[in-house]
Amino acid sequence: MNSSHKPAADRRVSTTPLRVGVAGLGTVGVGVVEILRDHAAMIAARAGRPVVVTAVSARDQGRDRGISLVGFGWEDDAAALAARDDVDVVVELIGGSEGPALHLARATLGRGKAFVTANKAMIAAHGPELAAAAEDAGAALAFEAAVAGGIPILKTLREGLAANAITRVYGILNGTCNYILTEMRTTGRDFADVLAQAQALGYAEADPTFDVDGIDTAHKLSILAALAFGGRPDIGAIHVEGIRHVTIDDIRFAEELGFRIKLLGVARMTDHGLEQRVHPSMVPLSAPVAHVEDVFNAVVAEGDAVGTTMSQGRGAGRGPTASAVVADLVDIARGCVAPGFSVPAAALGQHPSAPIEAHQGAFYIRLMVLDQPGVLADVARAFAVEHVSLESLIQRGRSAVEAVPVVLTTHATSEAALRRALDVIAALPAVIEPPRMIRIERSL
Ligand SMILES: NC(=O)C1=CN([C@@H]2O[C@H](COP(=O)(O)OP(=O)(O)OC[C@H]3O[C@@H](n4cnc5c(N)ncnc54)[C@H](O)[C@@H]3O)[C@@H](O)[C@H]2O)C=CC1
Ligand SMILES: N[C@@H](CC=O)C(=O)O
Ligand code: NA
Repeated sequence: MNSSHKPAADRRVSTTPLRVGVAGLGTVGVGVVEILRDHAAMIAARAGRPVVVTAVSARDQGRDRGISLVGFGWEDDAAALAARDDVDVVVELIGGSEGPALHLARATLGRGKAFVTANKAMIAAHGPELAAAAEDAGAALAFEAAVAGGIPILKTLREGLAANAITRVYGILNGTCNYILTEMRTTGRDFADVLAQAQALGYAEADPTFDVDGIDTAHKLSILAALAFGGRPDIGAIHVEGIRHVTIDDIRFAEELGFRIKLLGVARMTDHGLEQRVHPSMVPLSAPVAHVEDVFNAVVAEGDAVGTTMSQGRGAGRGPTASAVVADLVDIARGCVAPGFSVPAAALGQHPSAPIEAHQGAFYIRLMVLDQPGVLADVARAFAVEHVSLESLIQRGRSAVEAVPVVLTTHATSEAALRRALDVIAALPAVIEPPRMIRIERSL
């Protein structure tokens, strides 16, 4: 009998623990310590050996975090965790693409020790370099928590979907933005108010502009695309727009038109190269992702053999994120760790990137106009010149002195043509605010 298929009675829990050093005791760090403490016996049984925290590093040793640090070694300098004899694996939960997090990653892998992180900013910027260092050292590099929090999406792509050529991967990848958009729609509360609540719940990044301006989603999309298409994460190749300009009016018009607004990250192989884009999207109410609300994330992966798969779960917050970190630790304790990016770092190529202007799709456009005679004719002419075909038009209110919204949707068209038309429309005297455009995603 193959030794990896022993009957349950033959399996033993080794007494040799996997000793963990945790750097950063904020939202996620405290969650990891709590899970390893509260589920110690269950995790030992699953991992085949105890997984125990032996040392920690944070900025302030005296701060009350609601957990006991008694029995843990303490380091003021996180990088010192890597050098400790009682640490086999370092978990980095500090954040930031450079600085102490990156220093710690290099120090840990340089010593041939395993490294686990939730830090998408760092993996997006330095993932291939760290993966190469891990391979050279024969050590594990794991970052499941970096994408879509508690959803095991990297494991799904790397292992469960290993048989498939992926054609498209997309999803709701930022819990803070999904929470904000959901709350704005369901309660009518304003953006700043809901963002403050998302911060209090531990969902937002240290700098929440990363969330609301789409950067965090772009970090995650670059990692997803790397696993799905075998390229290096390339933030510079991603077209990024956030949710700051989405108004309650847009959310209401979307509902009226049969859509819901979601911040999506989309990566797709096209004839022009790899298309990667992050922006608010009008999602048909018939699409499953339209109903992924609150802090939940969802990732849809389309494979040539399996077809469409969708994974959903909480994308941010203490428990969900710590769940993914601990899952990585269990894999390391078991000794089964695949390359972080599915393939060896040296095999990660660089795909040509498709410019956003090459995007083809339908659009929602909101104009704020003074209702003067001829304005709609001028708008229609600008679209006609660019062969942009209009699908619907809603005008609310009538006033020649106060702006009123005019909402249009188009049939599928080229983004380059649409942008040229909007440039002309923006210059019309009766159009008194920059036109707002939201892409409609029909094929979800
Ligand atoms: N909060 C969430 O829902 C999620 C967070 N992440 C990622 O997890 C990481 C940690 O995030 P959070 O726990 O939310 O952040 P946080 O801000 O709550 O915690 C970070 C902790 O690191 C400490 N720290 C700062 N500099 C340090 C240093 N030089 N040495 C040791 N500790 C230091 C801070 O004092 C703070 O307690 C980030 O990379 C974040 O992007 C990933 C997925 C979800
Ligand atoms: N700020 C992020 C945290 C998880 O990655 C989010 O809101 O999704
Ligand atoms: Na995940």
